Amino acid sequence: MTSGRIIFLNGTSSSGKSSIARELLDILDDGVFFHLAVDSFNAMRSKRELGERELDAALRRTRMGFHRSIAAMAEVGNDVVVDHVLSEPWRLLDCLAVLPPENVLFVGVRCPLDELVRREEARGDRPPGLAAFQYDLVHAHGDYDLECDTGTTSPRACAQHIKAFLPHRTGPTAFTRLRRRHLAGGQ
Ligand SMILES: Nc1ncnc2c1ncn2[C@@H]1O[C@H](COP(=O)(O)OP(=O)(O)OP(=O)(O)O)[C@@H](O)[C@H]1O
Repeated sequence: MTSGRIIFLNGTSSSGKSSIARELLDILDDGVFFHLAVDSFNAMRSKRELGERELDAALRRTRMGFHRSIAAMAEVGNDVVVDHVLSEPWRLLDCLAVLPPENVLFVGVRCPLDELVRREEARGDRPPGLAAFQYDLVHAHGDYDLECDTGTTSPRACAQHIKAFLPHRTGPTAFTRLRRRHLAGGQ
């Protein structure tokens, strides 16, 4: 069985990941893609009020389960578009440990901070300052296969750019390079 492809969108809240993912599912016509979003996994959790430590542990397990669910979907041949916020170093390290590096197209979804703040205010459903808090953290690892700027490019155009790039990936991928740099022994 051939493993599925993983298009991994990483960016701050309001950077446009979900919008691009939706467009990708509309236009990718070779294979069957699934949109797996960390927000959807958070929404599945029970709503019971938790203390700070219990919540931290639950959030960590949610994200670890999310990463392994991506791997499981791809392992049996599903193509996947991932929508995630790598705002803590361990999240990327865990993804590097569990995802097949040569199957991942790692895409940085960037947007200028003033536009992120404007979108956040307009949406009104995200904590004010969330995007600004994440801004310097999410791209700190500094390596992608492809980047897009949603401050100047529409979600459809970003998706078209990703679609055009997909068949022309050449190894080593960004995930392969990052594994060599960050995981002991390059395994
Ligand atoms: N390329 C774009 N140009 C203009 N507005 C955009 C663009 N992409 C997204 N937006 C708008 O920004 C807001 C956030 O978009 P979206 O939900 O796709 O972001 P996100 O990165 O998935 O956010 P979150 O992680 O908070 O769920 C929406 O109101 C959307 O319409």
